[in-house]
Amino acid sequence: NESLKYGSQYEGKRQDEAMQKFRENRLGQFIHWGLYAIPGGKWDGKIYPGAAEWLQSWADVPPEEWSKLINQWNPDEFDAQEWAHMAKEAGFKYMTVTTKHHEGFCLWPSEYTDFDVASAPNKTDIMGELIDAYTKVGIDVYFYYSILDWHHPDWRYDIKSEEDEQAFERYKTYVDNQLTELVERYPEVKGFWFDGTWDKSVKKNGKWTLEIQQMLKSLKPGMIVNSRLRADDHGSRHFDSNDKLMGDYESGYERRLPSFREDTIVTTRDWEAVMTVPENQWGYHQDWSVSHVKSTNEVLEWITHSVAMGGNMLVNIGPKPDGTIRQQEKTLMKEIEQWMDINGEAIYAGDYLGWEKQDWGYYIADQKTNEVYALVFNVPVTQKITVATPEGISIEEAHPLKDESESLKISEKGPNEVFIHLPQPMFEAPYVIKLKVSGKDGSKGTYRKAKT
Ligand SMILES: Cc1ccc([C@@H]2N[C@@H](C)[C@@H](O)[C@H]2O)cc1
Repeated sequence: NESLKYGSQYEGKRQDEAMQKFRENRLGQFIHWGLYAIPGGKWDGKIYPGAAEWLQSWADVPPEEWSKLINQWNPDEFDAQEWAHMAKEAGFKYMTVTTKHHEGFCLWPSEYTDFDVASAPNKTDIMGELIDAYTKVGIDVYFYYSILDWHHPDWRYDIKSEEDEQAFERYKTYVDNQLTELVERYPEVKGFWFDGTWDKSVKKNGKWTLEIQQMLKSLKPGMIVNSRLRADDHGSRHFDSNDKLMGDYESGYERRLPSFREDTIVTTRDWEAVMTVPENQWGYHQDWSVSHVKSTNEVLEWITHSVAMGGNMLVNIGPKPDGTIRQQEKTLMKEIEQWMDINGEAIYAGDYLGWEKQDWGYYIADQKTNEVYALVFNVPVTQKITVATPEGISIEEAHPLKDESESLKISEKGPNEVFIHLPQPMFEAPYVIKLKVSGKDGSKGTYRKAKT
């Protein structure tokens, strides 16, 4: 290991209360909102199938033309309490919202720019309304902030001249000021989700990325910062040149998940995946027929897969320009609510169990109670699921969360293997079974972490 000045600052999982809460939240809501919601994937009468929040890039719109969209920013139907209520009912424990996406438009009245809501026809302080409404219903709020900025004149993709150097110094001051402003205006914020940090200009400023992390933690002890912010002395990102994770949790899983076969290393760290409901739309796109749109059961599997590997999941919505939520997203949240009302106990504070992965679905161990759950997604034609337990561990009982008074039949399959008999050949939604497990010494937790 070489000594790094701007590499990882600590090893292992943070054990303070703020991080423990992040880890127990498990299920969060991602909100992508900005001027891009106004065109909603369509420019000059042409629909662009790419991610709607990148329309400025796909349609090659000059920044000064794109910026005129500010004159159409008028979400007169926006109701933060309604959004917060829907999120609460759906069972989201935290929420991450775009303060400023790559377009550079700020959804709060910033002292440091006129490209913000204060300069739009509708001057509502979106960040203020949202953090108040969500905090009031008990949902933790995190801020997404894009370092990449297509609007700001001092942003640079690379530093190749003295002029670039001076411009980027001004840009770094702009960002430092905005981040300080966000924490001072909204002190309930729990952490920052940085994006837009892949360009050479940022990779050459690893020291700055550490300073941002340190500044935020000094402004608010316990602040949580994602690995995507960070570059080290040599421009290595997320993981420093000694392969040590930077930031407080790994944020590399965007629209993809770690594999149970190849990536169990993630279970040794805190991490969070983020997902879109369409194949690739974060901001509002008016035409979702351009790609596959995940069903609620698909979304539930993404959530379960993350928690079963000891991670968090942010499920994204892209609100409409008028401030309302599209019907598909409202229906999705209602169906997530119906499933979480019955099965949420398997998700919240859920963690990696470490037993042999089975094709029928996932195991989740509760970090606090050590309860073990089997979440069935692929119902076997045999109508029995196999549970293979580590040496000396056995399954005493199996109760469906849908009705815990019901006991599922358990039969011997072989050494350290049992069948759990399912009550029916197919289900409408993932079927969750709570297992009563006993260890050879009977103590709790012995079975939690099989050596893998
Ligand atoms: C290539 C690429 C760059 C940026 C993104 C942004 N990260 C997601 C979390 C969204 O904000 C998307 O616009 C996605 C893909």
